[in-house]
Amino acid sequence: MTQTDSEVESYPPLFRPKKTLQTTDDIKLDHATFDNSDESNQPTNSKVLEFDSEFDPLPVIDFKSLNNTKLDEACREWGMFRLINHGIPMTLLNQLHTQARQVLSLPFEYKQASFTPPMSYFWGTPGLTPSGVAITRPQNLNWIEGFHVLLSPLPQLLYEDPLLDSFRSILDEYGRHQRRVATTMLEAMAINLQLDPMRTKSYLSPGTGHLRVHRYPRCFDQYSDDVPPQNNDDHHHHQAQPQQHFQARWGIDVHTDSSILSILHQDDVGGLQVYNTSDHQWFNVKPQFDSLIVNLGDMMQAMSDDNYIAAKHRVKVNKHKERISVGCFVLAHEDAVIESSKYKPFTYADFRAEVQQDLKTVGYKIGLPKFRLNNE
Ligand SMILES: O=C(O)CCC(=O)C(=O)O
Ligand SMILES: [Fe+2]
Repeated sequence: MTQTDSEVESYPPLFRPKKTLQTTDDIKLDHATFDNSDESNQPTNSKVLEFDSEFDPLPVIDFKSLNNTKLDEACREWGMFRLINHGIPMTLLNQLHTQARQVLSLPFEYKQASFTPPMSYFWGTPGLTPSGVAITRPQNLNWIEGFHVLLSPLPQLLYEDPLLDSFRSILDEYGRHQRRVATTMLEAMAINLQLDPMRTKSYLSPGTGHLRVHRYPRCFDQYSDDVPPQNNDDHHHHQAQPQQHFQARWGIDVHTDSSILSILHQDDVGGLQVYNTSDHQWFNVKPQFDSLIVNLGDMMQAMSDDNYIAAKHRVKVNKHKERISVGCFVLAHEDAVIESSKYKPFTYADFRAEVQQDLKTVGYKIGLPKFRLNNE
């Protein structure tokens, strides 16, 4: 397997194979060094159950004929489901992925220098800051890069570069579909939860919705031996691991989204895993290009008094293939006070500030438990 020069150039320097950092000559990668990562090498803290074509336990929800009971069950049991018949044209999905791949293949230096809000470039972090500014610490470097795209300014924007401008217009169109899908799903969830419709509306902040276009570069060192071992499990609900002198690499390490809900579209590579709380199991989410994956975030969990689950999920690294996914995050209004029986009243602004504080001090997001009443 060889890696092309342009592929290397488009990767953030820390993601390039170590050998190419030493010389700019045409380099043939050493198979013996890099070809030892069969699936069993993938770090897992508990057994991961594979999806196969006959048995795919992730609930499937049909957008065209929404079944509220099925939806309610999916939100309670998984906090994640597959959405089919969403009405987004396949041509748009194909264009979105083709162009995302093209733009992300531009040289790293160019991406870093040329993109500013509303379309900013990030790498190394799932990027929990509102502006998409990365908080990157080597201990929790995620094997990911991409664009953080604010939706509302897109129609007024104009890029001189035709590739970027056509990317912008596709993101704008895709974003409108996401809003349509999100609105319908949220209305159905609000009915199921018997939430006050006025209240629910006030929680929602259509203006601040954003997309994140991710590329998970190929990962040549699944374990890093250049960072100190760390105990990273008290918030992740993993089983304790024996002390190891390396750190597992993740595309995105285990987390819940801070959104109300998130909608994901992924290519055919796979790597997303979801944790099922009742089974205490990780599952591979099967990639399926014509469906969307909807997952509930922390705000929905709080709004539902913990009846709905903010799904824990993570993304594996892959040595052989890059992966593209596009997430749409429906956020709570900055200043709307979220009241529930389980948590102190808080706003999304409070929540975000707390998360940023966590990232700076402990290096990961603690999230909802910090707001829980009685610290149960
Ligand atoms: O790329 C994926 O499959 C998941 C992305 C994700 O979890 C996130 O951006 O929060
Ligand atoms: Fe996520």
